[in-house]
Amino acid sequence: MERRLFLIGFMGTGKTTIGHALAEELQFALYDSDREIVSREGMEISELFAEKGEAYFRRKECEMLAELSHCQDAVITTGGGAVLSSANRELMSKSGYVIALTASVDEIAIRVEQDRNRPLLQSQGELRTRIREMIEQRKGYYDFANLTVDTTGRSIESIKTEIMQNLSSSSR
Ligand SMILES: Nc1ncnc2c1ncn2[C@@H]1O[C@H](COP(=O)(O)OP(=O)(O)OP(=O)(O)O)[C@@H](O)[C@H]1O
Ligand SMILES: O=C(O)C1=C[C@@H](O)[C@@H](O)[C@H](O)C1
Ligand SMILES: [Mg+2]
Repeated sequence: MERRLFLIGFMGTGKTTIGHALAEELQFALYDSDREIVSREGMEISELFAEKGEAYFRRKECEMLAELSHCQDAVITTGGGAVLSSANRELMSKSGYVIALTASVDEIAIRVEQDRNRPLLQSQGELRTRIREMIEQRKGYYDFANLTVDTTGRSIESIKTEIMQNLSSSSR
């Protein structure tokens, strides 16, 4: 079985949550790209965006993924926008098994509503409209995954089980 898993997907699809469950089940290390950047830069993502700009954050995200793609026996959860870079997409494809998580607009809105640390969802305007627009802009970017799992209305246990079944039947 593949020894390095990448979780990709739009904000709030559950990458961090499911990554944690998978790492526990597989006894793999867990690395969250967003969290690693925050710890290295000593600033929250929203502060990084506000003070250094999105382009700076994207550069750090590329560097972080390049570093994390050397980790063995690891679940690597990525930021929602990591897939916008073709270099990041190629890196993930060649160095691991890529799992995309999806969820409906309504479910994403409910999940992210409480959390004010997602700068790209903080613009003025209705949250669901903003999410819908961003998902539309990012159409196709998550399609390179080896496996895509819809998480809408599903328990963490059931999502984890589906992924584990696919991993064990995968020849990679
Ligand atoms: N299957 C699920 N059912 C219900 N709630 C969930 C599910 N998965 C995640 N959540 C909740 O949704 C919120 C967002 O989840 P999480 O932080 O794992 O998403 P993410 O994909 O890592 O988001 P981001 O890209 O912003 O880092 C959390 O509060 C989490 O507890
Ligand atoms: O979808 C995005 O572009 C982002 C998702 C988050 O995980 C963070 O990486 C950041 O807020 C940007
Ligand atoms: Mg996350």
